[in-house]
Amino acid sequence: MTLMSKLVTAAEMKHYDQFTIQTIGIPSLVLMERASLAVRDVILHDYPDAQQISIVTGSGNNGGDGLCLGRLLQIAGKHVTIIEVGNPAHRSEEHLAQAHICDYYHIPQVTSLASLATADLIVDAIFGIGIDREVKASYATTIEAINTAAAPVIAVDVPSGINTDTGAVMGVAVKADSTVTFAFNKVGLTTKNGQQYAGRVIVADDMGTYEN
Ligand SMILES: NC(=O)C1=CN([C@@H]2O[C@H](COP(=O)(O)OP(=O)(O)OC[C@H]3O[C@@H](n4cnc5c(N)ncnc54)[C@H](O)[C@@H]3O)[C@@H](O)[C@H]2O)[C@@H](O)CC1
Ligand SMILES: [K+]
Repeated sequence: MTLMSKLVTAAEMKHYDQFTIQTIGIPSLVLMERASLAVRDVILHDYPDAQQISIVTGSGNNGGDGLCLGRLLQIAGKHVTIIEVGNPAHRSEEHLAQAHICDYYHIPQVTSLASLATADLIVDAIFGIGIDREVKASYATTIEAINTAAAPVIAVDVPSGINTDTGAVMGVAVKADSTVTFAFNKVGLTTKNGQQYAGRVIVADDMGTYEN
């Protein structure tokens, strides 16, 4: 039995997530909660004065992390706006669960990018390790709006638009001040280009995933 502690690719991280969920038996939503708690802690520590926080979410589990984080930050007394830019028809199961919880907490979930201009802090939760093609159309416009906004940006897991394995920009990518990545650092974030887009990288929530 080996304690895994290394750089991983997207495929390896997905494998470990599946192993943790299916073999160890830790539910996916528990992993999501732990990941989001880690991002919340970094935000409360690094940006204690940020009151207006805009969280930009895609339709997958990276967006689910963003929604979960929105709830945690609202409970911590922050004014949170969720900007949903993903395709509603493609929302993951966990994303849908988190959106339902956000409804209960009356957290605004909008599609307008307007709040980016008045935000004290922007959270990028559009794409994580699931990005699999060039960023185009409204996603590209959204990422450009994040990059031109005045507020600092914290990326969830991987800056959206950065290839997890190579650090290459897949069309356009979020330029983050910090990136909180989960369990293991990702190969792409250690490349010169990846470092420039990720900013300070914090590796959080190492579950101590074991494999025989
Ligand atoms: N249980 C889990 O699987 C966990 C996942 N976590 C989070 O989930 C992320 C991975 O989630 P997913 O596998 O759902 O993937 P992502 O949420 O990274 O993205 C997948 C979605 O984006 C779409 N997409 C990919 N590239 C696109 C492009 N260029 N333009 C438009 N749409 C595009 C896909 O079709 C899919 O709908 C991780 O990075 C991490 O943030 C964490 O919550 C920890 C637990
Ligand atoms: K992201």
